[in-house]
Amino acid sequence: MVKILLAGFTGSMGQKAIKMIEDTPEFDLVAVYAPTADQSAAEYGLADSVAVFNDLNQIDADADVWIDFTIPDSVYKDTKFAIEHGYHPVIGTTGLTDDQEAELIALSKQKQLGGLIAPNFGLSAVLLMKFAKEAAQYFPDVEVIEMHHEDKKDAPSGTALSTAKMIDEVRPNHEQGDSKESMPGVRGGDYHGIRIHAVRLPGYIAHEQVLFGGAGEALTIRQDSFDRASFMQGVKVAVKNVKKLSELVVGLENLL
Ligand SMILES: NC(=O)C1=CN([C@@H]2O[C@H](COP(=O)(O)OP(=O)(O)OC[C@H]3O[C@@H](n4cnc5c(N)ncnc54)[C@H](O)[C@@H]3O)[C@@H](O)[C@H]2O)C=CC1
Ligand SMILES: O=C(O)C1=N[C@H](C(=O)O)C[C@H](O)C1
Repeated sequence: MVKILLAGFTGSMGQKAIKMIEDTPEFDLVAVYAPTADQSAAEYGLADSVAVFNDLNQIDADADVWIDFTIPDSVYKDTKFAIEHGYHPVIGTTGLTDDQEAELIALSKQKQLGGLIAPNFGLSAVLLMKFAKEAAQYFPDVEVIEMHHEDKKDAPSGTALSTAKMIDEVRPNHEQGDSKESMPGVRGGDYHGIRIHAVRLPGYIAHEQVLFGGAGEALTIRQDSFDRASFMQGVKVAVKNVKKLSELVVGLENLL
């Protein structure tokens, strides 16, 4: 049995995660956390045995794994708390800076605790990133367009940034177009010369396109997450296997 603490349980992803945990016989939800939580477990439709926390520093649950779907402003302190208290982190929340990520990895090594940060738990997105990295070796001219629901707090998405980082690892040094912007920002964000465009619209959930251009041809790789339930298979794999890791790693592909 894997005992789970879920941070961000009242949110869109938190609610899907509760269902996934309840539907998985070998998982046991022992505690939930959200700063706004002000009701009992039963009032949230949870078993009476589930401890409800609304203050990070009060958390003392007997859990093995900390699942985090909170907000970019809290993910660093949540993950640090999890590692310091011996909970294996499974982090879906986006927004960690490179420095924060490096610090958390160092802390996990020091504590010899396995954990996972996954910018995207969806198989289609994991494969998109893998294929984009492969294509970038042959098509160095590339731009990324990510499209999300209007409530998304961060831009670019963690997935788009991760895609750009993976492309940057293999893409030959390269200058790409030099249009002068007559409207600030119209060419999108710039990650080491890779342009990233973020769209926010009602009706969308999470989608990404990577566009490669070559002489007289183009390649477009696209993935669509139409339902947040699609992320849960990846979360399940992560929770089941995170203990096998010896430190905090980035990317679900490390466990597939
Ligand atoms: N890795 C992945 O596959 C996916 C990652 N995400 C990421 O997960 C995160 C959550 O997304 P949603 O559920 O859509 O957001 P949401 O806004 O629906 O839920 C956020 C949750 O965080 C809690 N929260 C608010 N302030 C907090 C604080 N200061 N400390 C701790 N918790 C706090 C809220 O009470 C709520 O429970 C986002 O960063 C999003 O980008 C979303 C989908 C898939
Ligand atoms: O906020 C979301 O919804 C999502 N966030 C993650 C990201 O920033 O990449 C994963 C997915 O795109 C959904």
